[in-house]
Amino acid sequence: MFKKLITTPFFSPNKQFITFQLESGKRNYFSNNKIQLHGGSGHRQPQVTKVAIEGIKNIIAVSSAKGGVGKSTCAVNIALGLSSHNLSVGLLDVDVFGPSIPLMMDLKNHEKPFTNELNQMIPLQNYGIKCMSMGFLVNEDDPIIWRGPMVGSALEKLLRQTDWGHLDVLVCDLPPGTGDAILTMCQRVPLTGAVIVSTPQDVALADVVRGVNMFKKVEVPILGLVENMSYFNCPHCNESTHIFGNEGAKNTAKKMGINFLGDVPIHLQIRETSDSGKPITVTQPDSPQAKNYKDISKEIIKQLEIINNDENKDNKEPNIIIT
Ligand SMILES: Nc1ncnc2c1ncn2[C@@H]1O[C@H](COP(=O)(O)OP(=O)(O)OP(=O)(O)O)[C@@H](O)[C@H]1O
Repeated sequence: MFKKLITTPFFSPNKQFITFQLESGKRNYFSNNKIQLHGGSGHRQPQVTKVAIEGIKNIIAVSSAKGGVGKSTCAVNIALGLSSHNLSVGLLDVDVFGPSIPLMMDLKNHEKPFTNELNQMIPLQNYGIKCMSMGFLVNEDDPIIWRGPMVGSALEKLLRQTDWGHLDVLVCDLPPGTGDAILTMCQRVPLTGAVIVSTPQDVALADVVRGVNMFKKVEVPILGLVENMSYFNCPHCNESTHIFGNEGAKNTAKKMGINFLGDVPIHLQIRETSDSGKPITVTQPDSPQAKNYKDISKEIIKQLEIINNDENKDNKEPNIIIT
């Protein structure tokens, strides 16, 4: 492994070009190398660093601009859905202020992660998924009171000082909104793509537009949109009711030119299994709800294949301009 320092004025077109290469086209080439981008002398802009993580093939962000739409539930069940398609999967809880993964993956009362001889944390594992979360490191009732830069460095540690081993996909459960943690992930981590989760009502969909535009701005490919709590199937008469509106996310995806990955109904057992750390995709794998998540995971795999094939095509000759 070698370390390469590329220095270029922050606002130069080449800087944008290199950033674009890192974000959209050259991950395979860089996967064994460390690349750092720094602002050139005489410019006051902060450095931008985007370093690949050895052993991890794809990193996807599961995001929602609005809180409480079921993003963590989707992240957990998508991770398990990907794993059910024979991929090796990790799950990183990026919500350092309100971690959900310890509860949802039934790792809440587990002892803290051990470290290996390289001082890397060994991720906790359940249902075949390697997990890391700030919730594993702090006591549940201790408040986490940090300023913005501390969030960034905590995240870097969770991500890079963890012994992930070989992973086909690392699923990152982002906090809601477009704050510090998300910016850190987009600017410093070579994300393969983002999955956006929304409910179908107008107030959530307005936030989807903001979220999609943010990922476009930081040039993170959008794998697609998941509509959560799409409808309720009455267990007595079997009638479907679109509690939050009908096909709102599907239409928004179409309007914004992004893929629609699938929908998930609002269902008592999704809530109960999720909140008790027994995710439906693993505890009731043959249920229709588990099928929803597995189908969404299959769509995500398709999108990852498209992105990775595009990258490999462009990747025959590494194309870096250094000024
Ligand atoms: N399809 C669903 N059917 C029923 N309940 C659901 C569904 N999806 C999520 N829930 C429940 O809704 C609640 C919120 O879900 P979750 O914590 O995943 O949302 P979030 O968007 O990650 O929230 P946050 O704003 O904390 O990031 C949880 O109790 C979860 O079990």
